[in-house]
Amino acid sequence: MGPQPNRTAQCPLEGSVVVTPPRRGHSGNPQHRAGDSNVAGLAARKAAARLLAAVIDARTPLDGLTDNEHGHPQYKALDGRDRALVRAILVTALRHRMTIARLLSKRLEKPLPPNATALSHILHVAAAQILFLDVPDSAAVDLAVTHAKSDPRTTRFSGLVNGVLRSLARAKQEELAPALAATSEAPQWFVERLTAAYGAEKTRAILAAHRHEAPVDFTVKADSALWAERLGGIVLTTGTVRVEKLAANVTDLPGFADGAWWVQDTAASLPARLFGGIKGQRVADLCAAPGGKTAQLILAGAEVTAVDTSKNRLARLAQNLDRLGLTAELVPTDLLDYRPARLFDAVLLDTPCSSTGTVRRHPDVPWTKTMADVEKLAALQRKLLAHAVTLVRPGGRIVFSNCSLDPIEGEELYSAFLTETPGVIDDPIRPGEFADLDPFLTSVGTLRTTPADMVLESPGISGLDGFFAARMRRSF
Ligand SMILES: C[S@@+](CC[C@H](N)C(=O)[O-])C[C@H]1O[C@@H](n2cnc3c(N)ncnc32)[C@H](O)[C@@H]1O
Repeated sequence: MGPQPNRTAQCPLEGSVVVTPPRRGHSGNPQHRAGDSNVAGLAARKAAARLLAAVIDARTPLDGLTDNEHGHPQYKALDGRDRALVRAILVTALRHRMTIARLLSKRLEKPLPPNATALSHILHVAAAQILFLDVPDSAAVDLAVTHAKSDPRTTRFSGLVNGVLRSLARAKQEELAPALAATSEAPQWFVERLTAAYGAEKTRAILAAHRHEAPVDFTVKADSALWAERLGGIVLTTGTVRVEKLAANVTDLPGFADGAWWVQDTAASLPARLFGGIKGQRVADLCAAPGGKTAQLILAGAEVTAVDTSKNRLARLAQNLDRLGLTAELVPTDLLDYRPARLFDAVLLDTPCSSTGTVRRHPDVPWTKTMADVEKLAALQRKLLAHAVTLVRPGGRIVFSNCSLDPIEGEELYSAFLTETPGVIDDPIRPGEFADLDPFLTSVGTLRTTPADMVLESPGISGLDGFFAARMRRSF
C-alpha cells in the first residue's frame, strides 16, 4: 500500500489541522446500512467525484468546497469521518493526477471523449484510493461500479469501470513506481512556467516536493528548543519549529491555548524579518490577514496597523492576535482606498497572488489557476505595491512579498517596478545580514524560496513554501 495522506493543513493561523486517517472498515465496504437504503461509503465517493468535477471542470478552489460552514452541500451533508475521507481522496487525486491518468489510460483502448467527465472523475476517485490510500481495493472498485450504475451519464460504462479498476488494483505493485518516476505531476502550463524560471533540474525537484504533504511549521514567541521538544519537532536554522506529522488537532496541542506559538510556514516568516530593528516604529502590515506577519511585527516591538479588505479575514486576525495576547490597530479597507493621516516608518505588503508556492498544501492550485490568472494577479500586485510605497515616510523601508513561484509576480514585477517608480530605490538584502537567509538570496539581493529548498533527512520533513520577497526604500 502506498503512502497515506492523513491530515489537512490549513492557512497559517487560520484554523486547526485535522488528523483523521482514512481507516479500513469505515465507509469501505459497500454493504447496506441497517434501516438505510444508501450503500455505506457511497455518499462519500459521490461527493468526492462531484467536488473533483468542480475543481477540474469549473476551476473551483478546494478549500472553499470543503469549508465546514460554506462548503459544497454534498460535502456538508457528510459526517466528520466521511468529510476527512473525501478530503484525503481529493488531495491525493489532485496531487497525483497525472500518474493516475497515465495508469488509467493504459487500460483504455482509446482515450475517453472530452465530454465523459463524470466517468473520468469516478475513475480518478477510485484510482486515488487503490493506488495511494488505505482503502481495500475491492471496496474502492465496488463503490465506483455502484456509483457508475447510479448515474445516467455513466451507467452504461459500469462494466468498463469494473474492468479498468480491477486491472489497476492487480498491477499497482508492478506499475506504480515506474509510473511515478516517468510522470511530471502537473498540468503543462505550470511545468512550462517552472521550467522557464528555474530550469529542468530544479523544476523536477519542485514537482517531486509537491508530491508530499508539507510538514507543519510553528513560529514560537520564545524558546524554540523547548517547543520543539513539547511538540515533537525539530528546530530549523530559521528558528521555526517543524513537526512532520501532528499527533492531534492544532487546537489541542500544548501551547495553543496559552498563545505560545502560531502555525506559519517558515518561508512565510521571512519577509517580516527583513526590516531589521523596528522596535518602537510605526509599521503598516498591508493585506495582513490572517495575521502571521502582524504577530511577528508586534513581537519585534513595532506599533502595528493591520489593513485587509476582507472583514471576515480581519475578524480571524483579531481572534488570532487575541489568543496570542497581542494588539494592533485593525483597518478593514481596500488598500487602494487607504490614506492614513500619518505616513508609516515601514510598510510590509504581502500581496494576494497565484499561491503557486503552496501546492504542497493546495494541490488544486495548478488545476484551478491559469496563466491568465497569474497575469491578472501580477497586475493587481503592481497596483497595490504602487500604492503601498506612498504610505511610508521618505527614508522608510518597504518589504514586498508573496507566495508565488512565478517570476512575473516576483522578480520581474519588482525589477520593472524599480525602473518605473521615481522616489523608490532598491535596498538589497546583503549576504550575512541574516546568516540563515543566505541560501535563499538571489544575486540581486531579493529572497526566493521554493518547495525544493531546505532539504532535510526525508521528503516529509523537508521543503519550504515558494516565496518571493524584496526590500526597498522610499528616497523622497
Ligand atoms: C496572502 S494573504 C495575506 C497573508 C498575511 N499577510 C499573513 O501573513 O498572514 C492576502 C490578503 O490580502 C487581502 N487582500 C486582497 N486584496 C486586497 C486589497 N485590495 N486591499 C487589502 N487587502 C487585500 C486578502 O483578504 C488576504 O487576506
